[in-house]
Parts: sequence; structure tokens; C-alpha cells
Amino acid sequence: MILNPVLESAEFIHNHSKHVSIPKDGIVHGAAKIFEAMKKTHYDTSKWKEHPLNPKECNANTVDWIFLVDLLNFSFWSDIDIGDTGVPHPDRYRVTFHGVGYTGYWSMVAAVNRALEEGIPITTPSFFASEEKLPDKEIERIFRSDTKEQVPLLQERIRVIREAGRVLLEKFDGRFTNCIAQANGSALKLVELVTSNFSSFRDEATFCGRKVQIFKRAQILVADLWACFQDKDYGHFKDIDEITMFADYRVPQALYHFHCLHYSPELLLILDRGELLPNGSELEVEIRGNSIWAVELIRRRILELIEQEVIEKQKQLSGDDDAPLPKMMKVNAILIDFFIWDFAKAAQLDLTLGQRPVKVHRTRSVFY
Ligand SMILES: Nc1nc2c(c(CN[C@H]3C=C[C@H](O)[C@@H]3O)cn2[C@@H]2O[C@H](COP(=O)(O)O)[C@@H](O)[C@H]2O)c(=O)[nH]1
Repeated sequence: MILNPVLESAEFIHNHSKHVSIPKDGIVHGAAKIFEAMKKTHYDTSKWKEHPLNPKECNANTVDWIFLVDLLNFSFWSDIDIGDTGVPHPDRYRVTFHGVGYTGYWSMVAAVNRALEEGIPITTPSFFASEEKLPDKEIERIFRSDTKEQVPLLQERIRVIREAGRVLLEKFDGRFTNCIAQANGSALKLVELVTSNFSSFRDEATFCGRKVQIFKRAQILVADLWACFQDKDYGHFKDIDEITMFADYRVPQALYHFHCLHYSPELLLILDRGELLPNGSELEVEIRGNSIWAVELIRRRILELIEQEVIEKQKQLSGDDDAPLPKMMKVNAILIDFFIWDFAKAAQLDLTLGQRPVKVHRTRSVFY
């Protein structure tokens, strides 16, 4: 079994961090709270399709859609909306689709869906690779805003679109489904294919003299396929549980809220001032690496809680031999991450202004 290099990197970062740590009691309490909430909401892969902007059909075109969305799934925090409370500043980048104004991650998804409805085949690689068929100006129009703030990193978005289109045409016959086929049902192999062929997915850094892999967008790409196809067809991966949490800027904020991350006073000051943290800098890598490791510890703790529950249930049923064994709830780092991210969006006001307020860290990069 090949080990996920991201998990090894996360443990290394954790063991060599100076400004970020993981309180043991925070993990125990946080895991219990998250587990209870996941049980109450029956949090599983079916939640993915419930998002109004996520596709309801599952076919090869959906794979193209997921590839493009996760190619562009980076850097939505606003230079204008410094409060970032979840009640959007009126001037921050916003895309209205079907009468609803979207900001943050969902604004990009809304722009993609709007283009498709306008008859622009934006998810087709042979189309988005070509400057003749899809000029830069047209990409700018596709991501146009309702407000004066433009989509962050527009030029980088154009650049990664062209690069990915070219690689898909040159190496995978113009369809990401061919890349999935080469992975042969392995999630880790698909992450490796994506990060080795598409440079904009190669999310890694040098930390304490060692290369460390974070691979946020490559892993969430695999996770979105798995959740959308519910472990079937293009989303079937035998080693899906090896995928880690996706180190973005939103989930670390929620982990801090749950006392699952501890920050040094210097780091808290930097976050509070909204100072930029360069991509690959020591503080930024410590936040991202410890977030991955904290979710791994939460995952292990939740599996212990599940085991305890099963033993309890078996004791209760011990008299009745032909009673069916209690169905174990499926929990892995993906579902924990998706749950925490959805929670963070719903509770953003509390995370930014509540008892334990903290701001997201501000890094501009195409990696997350
Ligand atoms: N770790 C993690 N990071 C995630 C997501 C998602 C969207 N996933 C949805 C789709 C299916 C799932 O059910 C989720 O509902 C976006 N991001 C990251 O967040 C940031 C945007 O934040 P804001 O500016 O506040 O919108 C940005 O770095 C983006 O890359 C996730 O799930 N996990």
C-alpha cells in the first residue's frame, strides 16, 4: 500500500512547527462535537448533490465540469471585504445566478454554470485550450462581477485554464476521463497523475529543508468525483480513505474555532491585521500542515468513537443472535473536511466575531 505523501508531510510539518500546535483535549472535544453533528445530519456523499450549484447528473460531462471547477478552486478571499463575516461587503466580487448572488468559492461555480447556460462550452478542454475559440477577453466576461471588484487572480485563472487545456489535449486525448482511466481505480495514483502532469495542481513547499506536499486541489478533485459519483463509475476509488483534508484557508479557521488548532500570539496578531502570508512561507505551511494533521487526529478519534458504539450495540443485542449488526457510519477525512467546510460557511459570522474569533489567513496563490 503506498502511503499518501501529503499525510507524511503533514506529520513532519506538525513535528517541526513553532507557531501552530494541536491541543490534545481540543481534538477529543472537537471530534466528539463533529461526530455528533455528522450523525445528526446523516452527513454522507449524498450531501454533495444537495448544493444548488453542484451538478445533479453523473456522466462524462460532469467529470469535465468537476475538473474545471477544481482547476479554478482557489483564492476567493476579497481585498475589499476585510471583515469576511459571511455577510458580504456590497462591493466584493459577486456573481448572480438564477437570482441568487454568490460570493467566495460559490461565485466561481456560479460563473461557470452561467457560461454553460449562455451556451458557452467552457468545460470542454478543446474549447478552453484555444485562444481562437475562447479569447482571454471572453474568459474575463465569463467571470464578470455584479460589483466593482473583479474575480481575484483573473490572469492566473486564464493561465491555468490554457495550461490544463493543452495538457489534456496533448496527453489525455482531450478528456479528463482518460486520466481517471490511467489511475486504475486508485485515488492516490490519480493525485499523482494530476500533480505530475498539471503544474497548477503541484501544491508543495520547502519546509525545514524538506519538500512537503499539500496537493489541496488535486485531492479535492478526486474527492468531488468520489462524492458526486458516490463511489461508482468515474468516482470509484478503492483507496479513497487515504485522501487527506484539503488545506484551504476556511477549514483552518473552523479548526481554530473548535480548539483543534492553537496559534502563537505573533501569528494571531498577523491574522488579525490581515497581513499577507506568502505562499510557501513558514507560517502559512504550519497552518496548512497542522490543519491536515488535526483532521487526521479527528478522523482517528471518530473511528474510536464508532468502535465504542458498535461494541455497545453488540452488548445490547448479545441476547438476540440473529439481530443485524448495526450499520457503521462511513467516516473519512473527505467527509470530515466537507462537513467542517460547510459548517464554517454556515457559521462564518461566529467564526470571525464569536467567542474565539480568528480571521482566515490571507495568501494569494493558485493552489487553494
Ligand atoms: N477544505 C475545503 N476547502 C474548500 C472546499 C470548497 C467547496 N467544496 C464544496 C463542494 C462540495 C463540498 O460539499 C463543499 O460544500 C472550497 N474550498 C476552498 O475554500 C476556500 C473558499 O472559501 P470561501 O472564500 O469562504 O468561499 C478556497 O480556498 C477554496 O479552495 C471544501 O469542501 N473543503
